[in-house]
Amino acid sequence: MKTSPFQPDQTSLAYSVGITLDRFIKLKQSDFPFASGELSQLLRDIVLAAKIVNRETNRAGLANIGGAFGQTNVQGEEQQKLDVIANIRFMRALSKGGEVCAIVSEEEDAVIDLQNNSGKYVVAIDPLDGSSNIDVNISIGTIFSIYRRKSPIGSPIQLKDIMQPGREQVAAGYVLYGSSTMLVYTTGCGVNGFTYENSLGEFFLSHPDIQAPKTGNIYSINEGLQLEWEKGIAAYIQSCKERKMQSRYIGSLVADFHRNLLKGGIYLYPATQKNPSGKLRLLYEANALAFIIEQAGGKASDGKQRILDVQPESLHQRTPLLIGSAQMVEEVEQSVVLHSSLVTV
Ligand SMILES: O=P(O)(O)OC[C@H]1O[C@](O)(COP(=O)(O)O)[C@@H](O)[C@@H]1O
Ligand SMILES: [Mg+2]
Ligand SMILES: [Mg+2]
Repeated sequence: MKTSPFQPDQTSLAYSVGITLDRFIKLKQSDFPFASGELSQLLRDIVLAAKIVNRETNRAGLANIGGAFGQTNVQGEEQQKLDVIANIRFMRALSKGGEVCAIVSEEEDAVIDLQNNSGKYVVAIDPLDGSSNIDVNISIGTIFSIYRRKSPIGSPIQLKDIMQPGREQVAAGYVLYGSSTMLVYTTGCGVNGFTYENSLGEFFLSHPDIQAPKTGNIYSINEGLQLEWEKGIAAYIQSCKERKMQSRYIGSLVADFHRNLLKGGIYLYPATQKNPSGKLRLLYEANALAFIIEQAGGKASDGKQRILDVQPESLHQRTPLLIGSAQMVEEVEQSVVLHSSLVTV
């Protein structure tokens, strides 16, 4: 669409490192002919809340916002103060924007119905991921999924608006509060990463068009649960060790996922005796990362099927998660199938 030799090509402009997130969102909006700008505004609302949570995270140790909040959430997990602060910040940003009709949050027992029948979008969010690492200054994150409602606009929300399989996502992303703060997201046209420039208060494109390496040398799993793994998982991890692969486990899903997305690798949180359906939550952890990894050429499975094809049945349902480089996920799926067939003989 070059009109003059001096006018930069929109596409290459969109992907030029250093472009601001806001400009990128504007340029990418043209990918969607019927775009009305509401999804773009919703992304901006999420980013605004993420900037505030980033500030709180950076000063957690100083401002007495580390430590437990003194309540447990619907999953029986002790809430950290920053879990609650992040949840409040995202709830406010999402309800103020006007584009959202309902929210599913890890920190809320039930669906938050914003009574905004003109809102087009449903958001599922893990406001603070990696809570066990908050007080020890290890990378943590935020994970979000965005769906377009199924029921007619103007009508009250219905269960079908919430219980959508991951393949229905229109956008998904995460924010990583680490040595630098990054936003990585997709709207179904590839995956892009932005780095936060604190002094300017802006996210800048730093990782255009992320492609997950087809295979890798890193496996991430909580080895402390080894005795609870099914045979297929145990055999696969044993084969990783025999191939002298590197074991890397931070204990913050977003951080482990991000490393493996860029370097190649696999993250596994399989079913265990304590969590027979796995630990991680389908609606606000697994679905978002599965959308991103598939958009980057990787894979995400529960061991038997594609995460994005799992039909949700409850808000906080858990799922086994095997996610990362395509060849590595295929390998562990084969190992799971092989060993489950061996057990039955
Ligand atoms: O301590 P474990 O059992 O290895 O679990 C760690 C996993 O649990 C989580 O902390 C769960 O997420 P939340 O912190 O959002 O509850 C993941 O980030 C992480 O990968
Ligand atoms: Mg989490
Ligand atoms: Mg969380």
